[in-house]
Amino acid sequence: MEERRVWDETQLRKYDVPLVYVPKYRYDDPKVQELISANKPVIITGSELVASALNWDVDYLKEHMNNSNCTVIFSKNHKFKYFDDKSVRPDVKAKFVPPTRKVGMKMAEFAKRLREWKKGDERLYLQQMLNNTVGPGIVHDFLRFHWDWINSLQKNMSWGPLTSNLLLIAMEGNVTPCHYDEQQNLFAQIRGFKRFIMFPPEQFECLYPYPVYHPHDRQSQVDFERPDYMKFPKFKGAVGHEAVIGPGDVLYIPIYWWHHVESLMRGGYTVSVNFWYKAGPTEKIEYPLKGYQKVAIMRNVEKMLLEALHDPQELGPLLRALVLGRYT
Ligand SMILES: O=C(O)C(=O)[C@H]1CC[C@@H](C(=O)O)C1
Ligand SMILES: [Zn+2]
Repeated sequence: MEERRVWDETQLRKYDVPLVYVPKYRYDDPKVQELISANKPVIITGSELVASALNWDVDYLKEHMNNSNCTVIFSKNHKFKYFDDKSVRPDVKAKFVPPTRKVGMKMAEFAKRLREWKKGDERLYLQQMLNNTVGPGIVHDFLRFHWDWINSLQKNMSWGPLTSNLLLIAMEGNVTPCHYDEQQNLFAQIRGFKRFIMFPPEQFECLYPYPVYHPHDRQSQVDFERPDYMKFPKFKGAVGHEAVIGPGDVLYIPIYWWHHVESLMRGGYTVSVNFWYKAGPTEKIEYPLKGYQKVAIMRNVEKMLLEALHDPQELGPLLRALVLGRYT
């Protein structure tokens, strides 16, 4: 049956990227397991995975997890580009200008700042792992997640252990720029609508990730709002897979798949919880290798060469000498 549209295209940001739609199936449709085992994205409806949390708004969370110290990211614009400058070399860190800043605060303070936010203020994005500091009400809701469904999925897909659940509370219009993660991800939407633009690992060449030693490792260098086609010409060839999810929907984000994420403009703040799983063991190696396996190999080659060469500036010339006129 035709579903009632509660959002419209004007709430989506416009990018110069052709899009195809991510398919949507009910959780008990065999197509869901078929697509997930093929590492393809799918919107899963009716799973009731986080039905016990559909009442998680900031007032309820303020009530039931106000002892938790939450990580809140502040940005001068709508983009919240992830960075990790803990493990980078001192010379790289010295040159790096963090695009956002992180502050620890209680849910009550976050709720207050959200309520009192006005145009021109820094935007906020709460991103906090659910841990044992949450109150009994949250634990009660968490225990009533539809664990037997997601545990059977984890088992059938031979995924590794659940590593964490990230609670995400974003202001309307917030954007997490395009990046990939090295874990399987079931992304559950609780409040508001989120739009994902995803790309398979095979499109690595179109998305130009930062070097692995950079604080923005795993993030695309391409600014989707103003793509530099001189520097990143292959971005013209990128084709995105679009998914818009709302309360009760779960999106499967396959390991190594790129994803750009945005909370719809004029849609109010959004609440989501993700489920990150370690990858399962690779059964039989089949050739030719899959895209994500080649990405993993390239990461290892970069790390090994950086270890051997010491100076990142030497990596390009060495790889050019290795490849040009010999493998091309
Ligand atoms: O679940 C993931 O893989 C993520 O990237 C989360 C971190 C930023 C989040 C967002 O929804 O904007 C999604
Ligand atoms: Zn991610």
